[in-house]
Amino acid sequence: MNEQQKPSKDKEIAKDPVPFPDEVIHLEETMQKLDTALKRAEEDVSRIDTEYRDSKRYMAEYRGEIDPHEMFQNELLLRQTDRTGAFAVSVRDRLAKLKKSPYFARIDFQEESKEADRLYIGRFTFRFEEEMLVIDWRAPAAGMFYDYEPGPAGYDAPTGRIDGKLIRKRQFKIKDGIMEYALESASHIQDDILQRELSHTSDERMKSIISTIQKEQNQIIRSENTGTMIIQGAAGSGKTSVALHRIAFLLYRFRNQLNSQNVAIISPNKVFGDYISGVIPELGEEPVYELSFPDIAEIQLQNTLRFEPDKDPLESEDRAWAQRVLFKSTAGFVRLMNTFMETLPERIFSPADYTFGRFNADKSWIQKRFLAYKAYPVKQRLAMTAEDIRSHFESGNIMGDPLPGKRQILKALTSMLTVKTPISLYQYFYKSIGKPELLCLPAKKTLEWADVFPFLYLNSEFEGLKESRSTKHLVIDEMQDYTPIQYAVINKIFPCRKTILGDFGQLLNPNHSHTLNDLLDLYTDARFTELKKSYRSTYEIITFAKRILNTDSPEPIERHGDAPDVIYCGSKEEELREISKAIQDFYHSGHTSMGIILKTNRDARELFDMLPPKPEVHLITPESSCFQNGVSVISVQMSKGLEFDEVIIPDTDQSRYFTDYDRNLLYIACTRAMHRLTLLYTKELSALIPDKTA
Ligand SMILES: Nc1ncnc2c1ncn2[C@@H]1O[C@H](COP(=O)(O)OP(=O)(O)OP(=O)(O)O)[C@@H](O)[C@H]1O
Repeated sequence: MNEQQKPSKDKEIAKDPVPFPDEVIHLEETMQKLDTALKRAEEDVSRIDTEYRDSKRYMAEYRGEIDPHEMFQNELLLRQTDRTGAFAVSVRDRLAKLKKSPYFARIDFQEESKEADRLYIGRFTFRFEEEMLVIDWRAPAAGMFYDYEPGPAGYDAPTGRIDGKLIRKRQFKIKDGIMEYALESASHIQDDILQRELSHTSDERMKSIISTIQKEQNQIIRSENTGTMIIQGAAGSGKTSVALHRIAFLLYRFRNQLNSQNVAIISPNKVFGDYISGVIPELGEEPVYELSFPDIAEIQLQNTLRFEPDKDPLESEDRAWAQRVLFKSTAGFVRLMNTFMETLPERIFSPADYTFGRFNADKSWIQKRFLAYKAYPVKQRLAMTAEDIRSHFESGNIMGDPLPGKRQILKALTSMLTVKTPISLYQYFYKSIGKPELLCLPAKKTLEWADVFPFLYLNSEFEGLKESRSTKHLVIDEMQDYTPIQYAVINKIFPCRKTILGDFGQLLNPNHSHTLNDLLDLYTDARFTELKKSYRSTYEIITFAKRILNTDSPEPIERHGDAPDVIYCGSKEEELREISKAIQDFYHSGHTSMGIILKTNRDARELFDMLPPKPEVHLITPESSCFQNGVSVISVQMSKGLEFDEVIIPDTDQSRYFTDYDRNLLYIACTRAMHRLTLLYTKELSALIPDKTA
């Protein structure tokens, strides 16, 4: 970063980085206490470890001689020691992390008619010999740091609302136990610190933002009583960060009801999953379960059917396929399926009398029983009806005659179904709506990706779906990528609270036509919020990207950098030379990541194959599983959610980018850049790209 880009406050900070001698002393004292606490914690860990090993050795040596009761007691004890050990390790690890940076803020809060409290806020609580030295950023009182400037303030404590006055607000940057700077907060200071944080180079993993969470973000993170939340946020507005911090907050706030195993995140691909995987552990919580829509499909289909991976709509010329996908992507399609499913059980079950020896259940009685179980899927209703028939026969069996088994009855009832299998039912659905051509099975027992969730939805009424009982909170990122029918299935599998986030400005599938309103219609009770300020990119990059999308949003942050470069290359060879030169320059730039973003996965592979092989240059494909620093050659689709210090977008010609969807693609690609953006073209620049001079 050149000097011009640095926030002006930097120079001021450099002159007198820590103008408060009392804070230097306080930090020294805290560090000493942390040292002592860490030493004690290490001793605890090694003592428990020794106890555990000794007990294990004793049990192994005397296995034959110890009586079973004592053995059982020993095993219980061992398990208990194991748990205590794990706890001691987590305490030690937290203290070790705190030693690097014990806190990032101090607030002095005076409750009405009481003395002012001095609260230091950090990543975790640190209590030393009954003295509270650092409070967790998620503690109720810590919320005031994000929500208020000095003046009247308050917070909701477990005991009720506490009001008072915020007398002082200081912010610190402590690295490896050393205070780099300290600032007394006036309203503009927070922005300066935020700018310093945002000016940094990128990292392989997304990082926590606890020291600079903004007020509007904090309100989302800390909202406790909302059921489902939907967050529409502009590119770089911190949606993903906010969602992850919200999970950490909920795990802290509802510690007794919610643990990390109760939270799941649906992310678009494994690279993104890897990129965000560090945030929650960095905040001191166990990692949460990450899965994708294909993972969910596999769990639900359980090898009974296969499915083809989704095709890249930008690479396929298959119009009929595109029509099928489009049809199944609308909210109207869910309504169509709902109407079909309302009458489905009666339509496909045509009962006949069931007779076994002198026992008989007549068809109207069977029908009545079947209808009584309305809340259940057809197959389960049949099983329950079979049980009823069996009980009905048993009650009239005073002579003790042999009776049919439940399975035998169920077999007979199943033969009364006019449609026997889920796949034939799915075919029947398309026939019944008069559009059999909209179902295409690419191979035996194989679905197209666009059919997987409609099939599951229908099957929820026939065989039922496997509901996730352990998930109590589900996060869905990149909400705009999923169709209403996918949400309809998710609601059945995960009937829990949700945080759903994304940006409908980043819709990139030309065969999808659903809107934000369709999503809101599916969650009428949800709280909806918008994040409009963009934090990732410089003012110049965001202003440029907004002109591509023709929109007022996002609002850029006042962090300045170079204007984006739009470079004409006379030929493909020259473009390649330009890219190779940019890669060379990147190595000396001090930046850590560069994204070369192409329109499709195929384009990304082709360019990668043309570049001279270098260990620091990676190709990211839909099959990749991790994100690394260095140079990534990547498609727009795979770059979603990621960020790079520098971005190069080759091939920005009119022949490549000309539709409204291309507009979104360019917008997504541009907004991946934090500090520098370059667009290359070889013939005629895409008309979607603003004239640099305008
Ligand atoms: N309050 C903040 N303090 C510091 N950095 C922030 C803050 N909010 C967001 N950021 C940074 O801005 C960048 C974008 O954040 P994030 O990826 O969460 O945004 P997003 O809205 O999910 O983006 P997109 O939809 O474009 O992928 C990240 O580097 C994040 O650390």
